[in-house]
Amino acid sequence: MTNEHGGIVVEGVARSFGSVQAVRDIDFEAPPGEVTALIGPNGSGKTTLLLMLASLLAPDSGTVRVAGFDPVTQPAEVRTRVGWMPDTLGVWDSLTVLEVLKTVGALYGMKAAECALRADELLVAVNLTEFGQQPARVLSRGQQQRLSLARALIHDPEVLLLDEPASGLDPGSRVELRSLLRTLAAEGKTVVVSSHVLSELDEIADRAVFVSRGESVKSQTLDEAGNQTRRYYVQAQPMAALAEALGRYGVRFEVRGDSRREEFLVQLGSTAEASWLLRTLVMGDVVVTAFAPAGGALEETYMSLDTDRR
Ligand SMILES: Nc1ncnc2c1ncn2[C@@H]1O[C@H](COP(=O)(O)OP(=O)(O)OP(=O)(O)O)[C@@H](O)[C@H]1O
Repeated sequence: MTNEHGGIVVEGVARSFGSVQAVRDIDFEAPPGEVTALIGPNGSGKTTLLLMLASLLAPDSGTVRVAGFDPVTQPAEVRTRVGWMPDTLGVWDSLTVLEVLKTVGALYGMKAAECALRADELLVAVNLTEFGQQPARVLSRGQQQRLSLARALIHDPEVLLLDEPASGLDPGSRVELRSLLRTLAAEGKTVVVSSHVLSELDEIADRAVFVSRGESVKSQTLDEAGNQTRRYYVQAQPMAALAEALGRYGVRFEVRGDSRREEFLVQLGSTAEASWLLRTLVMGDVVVTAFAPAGGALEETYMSLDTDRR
């Protein structure tokens, strides 16, 4: 992949803080028009990488291109094109929600009228219209996250870097965030979302880069993740009939749960294999009451990697 048309390309990046090697060796690509998830356990270097992408921290070595520009030598070009949502929002105590957006817009060189219009649009997009005149400091954690997202979008950046954007959001706001990020990607923007909460990412992301101990250990598209070997749980009534049928078809299974809620876990190579097994069980008169992936596709990859969970 080239970066002539934007997006992000990172090769062999490293960054230490004194004796702590926060990022040792990361390769990372995020193409325009897609949502790329940056996944890794606490302390694996996600925020450090995002800070380097946002031109807020210089790498010790390696190369970074954001929208075709080098954050080290061309920070101004990068900053005008990047929207940055940190994992916690620092707010100016005295400013209202609208003033926060207008002030940030002005810092990006936007005209007052353009800023006001855009701020109003964004408050609608993040569902904060009724808080426009409230001091930003009184917002709840989830509302602050939404303001932080609006702030990142004020100058209509082509690249969005979001550090744990769903943290603190209620389920409704998470669904709205998902839909907003999909819309932004569909507009051709490059969206990077860092997270260690994997449950939502399956539906938000197009691809994922997994990091562990400061190194990129795997990169895969959601299609690849969905087609890999996965565990499915199966329940039937009675379970003995299911055990007998699985034995007959030569499908190995593991028993999970207790006698009140017992389920069998089977390892299946693809969604085609899963639909074959379900069809075969039902056609064989097994009363299947539950049949579903045991975890999300990305979660399966995450659990299969030899990552440290510190
Ligand atoms: N300014 C700093 N000074 C010293 N050590 C740092 C600094 N910033 C980060 N680190 C260390 O670098 C490592 C990576 O931190 P980073 O914040 O990038 O991880 P992360 O993947 O974003 O974690 P989390 O999921 O908990 O947010 C950690 O061990 C952290 O303690």
